[in-house]
Order: sequence, then structure tokens, then C-alpha cells
Amino acid sequence: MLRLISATPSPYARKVRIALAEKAIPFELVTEVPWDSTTRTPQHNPLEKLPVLIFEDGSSVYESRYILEVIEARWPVPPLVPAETWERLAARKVEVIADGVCDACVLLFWERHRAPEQQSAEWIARQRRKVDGGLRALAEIAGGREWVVGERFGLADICTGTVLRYLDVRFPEHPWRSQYPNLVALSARLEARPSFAASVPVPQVITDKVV
Ligand SMILES: N[C@@H](CCC(=O)N[C@@H](CS(=O)(=O)O)C(=O)NCC(=O)O)C(=O)O
Repeated sequence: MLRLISATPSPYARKVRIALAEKAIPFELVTEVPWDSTTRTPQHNPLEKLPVLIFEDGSSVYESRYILEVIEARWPVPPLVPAETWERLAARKVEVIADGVCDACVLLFWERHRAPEQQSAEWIARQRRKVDGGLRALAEIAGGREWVVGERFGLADICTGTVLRYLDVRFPEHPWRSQYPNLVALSARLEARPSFAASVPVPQVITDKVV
């Protein structure tokens, strides 16, 4: 059985969970806290990050964008990436922006875990700018259309939907819902899909000291 090492809040892992569900690929979900000493993630990824997709033969792939590329190559139907080159590149650009917003949220999350006197206001402001700029770009790309890129559900919607719901977990005070009504409507449509409903992100308890 295919196994996916995941974490309850992870937007990167959620992209993979949604893609596998949309393609009706059965898998075992292995939920971990990658910062805890008990994690098995480093056994499958030298970069010690999840998600990690582990095949029946024990081989593993990691880095969510790469995992999604492998899934698309291995199980091409239904396609989640547009066939047309420039639409495909547009979807990949949305993934770059959405992942970048998630990366900034992760850095913000850990900076806020430091003792108050150790937190850098400049560093927090820098990450906040990346979140704001990325969301603005996603709102512009999405516009008022049904799907973020092209004429059907796909990678760009998975990436945009996962970053929006991730903000509720790591950056709940962010005012994106009042700033971008089009993203609110898109998020509601996407979260109604069974693949999204089965993978709603929730915070986790981190027991080890990380920073
Ligand atoms: N670029 C990576 C980022 C993955 C990532 O940052 N994963 C976090 C967990 S979560 O933030 O997604 O919940 C992790 O494993 N962090 C452990 C570490 O950084 O050592 C991807 O897209 O897969």
C-alpha cells in the first residue's frame, strides 16, 4: 500500500492528499509531527521534511511539487495539470506563489515561537510582506473565474485552496477574507469537494523544543 507521511496542519502534505484523492489512488496516511524526536520522516527524506510518499517497494519521493509531478506521471488520469504548455506553466506559477506564501507562514510561525525578546520585528515584517504580496498575486490571477487557471479543476486550485485554509491554522488574524471576496468564494467552492473535506488542516501539538 502506498503510504504518505503527513502532518495535520501541513498545506504541502494536503496538496498531495487532495491529488491522490482526486485520482482515487488508495494510500495509507501516516500522521507525524516532523519536529518531534519520534518522527520517522528523516528515515525517508534526508531533508527531514514531510510530505513523503513511500511506495510499496520502500522507495520514497519528497518535496510536494516533485511528489505531485511523480503522481501525475504515474497516474495521469484524471489530469490535474493542463496539457497546454502555457496553461501548465501558469499553474506551476500559482504553485510557486502559494508555496512561497506557505513558506513565509512557516518562518513566521517559528519566529513567533521564540522568546519575545528574541523575536525580530524586521524578520516578521518581511515574512508578512511575502504573505500579503503572494495573496494579492493569487487574487489577481484567480480573478472572478470558476477555476484559477484554465477551464477545469486542477493543480492551481489545489495550491490556492490549500494556502487559503492554511492561513486559518497558522495566521488566523490575516484579513484576506475581507480583502479578497473572490478568494473567499473560490475557497468555499474548493472546500466543498470531498478531497478537500477529507483533509481539512488542524493544528498539532509539538512536544519538542524546536527553536
Ligand atoms: N518545500 C517543502 C516544504 C515542506 C515542509 O516545510 N514541511 C514541514 C511540515 S509542515 O510545515 O508542512 O507542516 C516540515 O516537515 N518541517 C520539518 C523541518 O523543516 O525540519 C514541500 O513543499 O514539501
